[in-house]
Amino acid sequence: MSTIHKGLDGVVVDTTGISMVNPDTNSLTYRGYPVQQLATRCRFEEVAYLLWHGELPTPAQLAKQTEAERAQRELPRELVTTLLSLPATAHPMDTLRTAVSILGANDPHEDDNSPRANAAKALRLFAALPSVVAFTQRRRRGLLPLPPRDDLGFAENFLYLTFGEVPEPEIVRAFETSLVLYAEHSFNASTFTSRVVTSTLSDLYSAVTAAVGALKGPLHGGANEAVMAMFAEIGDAARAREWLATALADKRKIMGFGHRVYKKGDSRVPTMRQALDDVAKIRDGQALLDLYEELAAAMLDAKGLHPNLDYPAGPAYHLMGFDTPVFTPIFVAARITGWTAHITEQLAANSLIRPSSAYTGAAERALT
Ligand SMILES: CC(=O)SCCNC(=O)CCNC(=O)[C@H](O)C(C)(C)COP(=O)(O)OP(=O)(O)OC[C@H]1O[C@@H](n2cnc3c(N)ncnc32)[C@H](O)[C@@H]1OP(=O)(O)O
Ligand SMILES: O=C([O-])CC(=O)C(=O)O
Repeated sequence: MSTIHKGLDGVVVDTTGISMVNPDTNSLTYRGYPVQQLATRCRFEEVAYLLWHGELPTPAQLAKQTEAERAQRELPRELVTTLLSLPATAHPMDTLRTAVSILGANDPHEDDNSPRANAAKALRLFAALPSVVAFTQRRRRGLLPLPPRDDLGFAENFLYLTFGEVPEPEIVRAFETSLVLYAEHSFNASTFTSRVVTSTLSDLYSAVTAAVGALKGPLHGGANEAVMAMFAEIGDAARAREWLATALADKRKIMGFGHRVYKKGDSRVPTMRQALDDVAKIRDGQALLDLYEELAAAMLDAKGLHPNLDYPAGPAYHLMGFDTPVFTPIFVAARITGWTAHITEQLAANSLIRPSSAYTGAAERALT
């Protein structure tokens, strides 16, 4: 029987020029630039341009992209009508997945897979997704959606649309840092999903819809929500060790810990941990930080496992004021950049993705 690589663990399925995850040096680069430098020195819009085009934008290129993005922030009426027909209790990831589908169904160029048409679709989704996330957050609280503001950058507008005001600069910066860190991560499950769908020569919206579904799961992006649910269950730093011992004895997966590629710690965690600190300072977050530290120390002692990016991102979004079910949709609004860069890369050198399997079912037999 052939060697089985469960979960494709360690299998190299293709090349990519978009990002490199190096678990030995705990590093992550986007198009060659260390993500930590991008997170501290660049706006999220510049990082999006870099992922899509391979180089950071000149001021003129950025201005052109910014103008096109700001012009497409407003949700089309037919999309709002359909979203309002969903139950207000629907999970925001379901709302978001539906929104991507509807944007596709209303795009006359949906089936045009040329690089130019797909670049326009990527920008359209990039511009519209914050409005969808803010719509779901406000609807959960019985609030009407706000019109987007074209005088604000991507992160400021996202926060304004959600909360009705632009928060303190420290909050904006921490939020933007999370977007940069979440933007791209090589062949993770959702990106790979988008490449599988693209490999059949399906359309970009279908690939993104499938990727949203893959990201929703708690072993992937859904972990940022699960981390917050876990913190709520533990309640207090003093209970963390006892809670962990019971959870591990019950064979539970501890959310926000472990990673398929990083075994010595996630390259993005120190930067996001600093952002969480900055938010906690101005949003009364010391108790949450204490719980964060105590559980991380206990998990290292018990299993030798380190936190992944979802571990600091969850509490940071909580302290910023987002409801827990909106955390993974924020991840989508960031990862749309990486997904669409990968869809373009897949199409540029396409081969249908169709692995083989080893059959273990009943031996061949005849109907009697
Ligand atoms: C942005 C992101 O998507 S980052 C990932 C977010 N996901 C999570 O935080 C969910 C919790 N983590 C996990 O479930 C896993 O660590 C994964 C899915 C991320 C990676 O899984 P894999 O690479 O398949 O590692 P695998 O599951 O083989 O783990 C190896 C061992 O560590 C254990 N382990 C790994 N992560 C955890 C965890 N979070 N809690 C408890 N045990 C764990 C496994 O049970 C396994 O133990 P065993 O050898 O005794 O059976
Ligand atoms: O790479 C992975 O498997 C998961 C991850 O951290 C990401 O998608 O950001």
